[in-house]
Amino acid sequence: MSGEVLQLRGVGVRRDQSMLLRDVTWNVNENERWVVIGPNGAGKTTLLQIAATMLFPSEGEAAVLGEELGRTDLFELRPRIGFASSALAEKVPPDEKVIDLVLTGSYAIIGRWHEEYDSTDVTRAVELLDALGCAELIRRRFGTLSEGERKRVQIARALMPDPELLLLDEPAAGLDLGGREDLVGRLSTLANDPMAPTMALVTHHVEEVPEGFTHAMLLRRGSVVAMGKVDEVFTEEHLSRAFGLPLRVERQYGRWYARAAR
Ligand SMILES: Nc1ncnc2c1ncn2[C@@H]1O[C@H](COP(=O)(O)OP(=O)(O)OP(=O)(O)O)[C@@H](O)[C@H]1O
Repeated sequence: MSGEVLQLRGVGVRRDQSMLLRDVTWNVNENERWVVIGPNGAGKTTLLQIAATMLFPSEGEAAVLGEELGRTDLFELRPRIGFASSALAEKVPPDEKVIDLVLTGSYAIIGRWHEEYDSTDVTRAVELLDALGCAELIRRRFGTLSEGERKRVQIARALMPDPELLLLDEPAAGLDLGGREDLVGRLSTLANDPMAPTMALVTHHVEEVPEGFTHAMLLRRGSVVAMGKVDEVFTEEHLSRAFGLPLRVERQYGRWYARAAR
């Protein structure tokens, strides 16, 4: 695989008369931790869906883990990718047990079918839930969990197949301050773990970018505003352009903060 985890070349996505993404060229290499950031409707989820092989580009070419989309068996490729998103969470039946939801992450499927899991799988699922601070939820039903608990269980599930690529779409959305800080801290631990997979995380807020993330892409109206090392991308000029208003941006203790300039 030569270290290239994602390769998008001139990717565009067209729906009806509009372009959701236009001419996106993006290379993600092994062990990089990317954040994709931009305002509502910028195309972030659309981009992540391509990386998750859930959506094919209308223009350009995309390769995920060295496999060209459209020329590969997705059922073999998908278990190599961990993906957590609210759209995926909406597909989970409310009575699905937390342990089953994490276990079925091994096959990138929702709902137990006839697959067999051994005690090693169960141990791994428990360890992942524990690492995300929610081992006590193992016997609960997904529909009874709080938003913060759901987010953490989904990340445990996404990690279950020991993926080569971990994709997180707005993991901190809907969390209260404590929940956000807890999750951002856990994601930071993961980002700083050399054994952790290559990661791409989508968010609207620079405050939600965990310490340890190395690269960033700024999107606005389907186009890339800036892309590269996080320190070079998170400038006031780039972020103001991406969000369409003048911003003041600061960095403290490895985290970023933005507010409107007055
Ligand atoms: N099937 C579709 N047909 C037409 N437009 C669509 C379709 N799906 C998404 N869009 C539009 O594409 C744009 C990009 O959507 P996307 O969800 O990728 O943006 P986003 O940056 O993730 O937004 P948000 O931050 O609000 O979640 C939005 O304007 C959305 O309304």
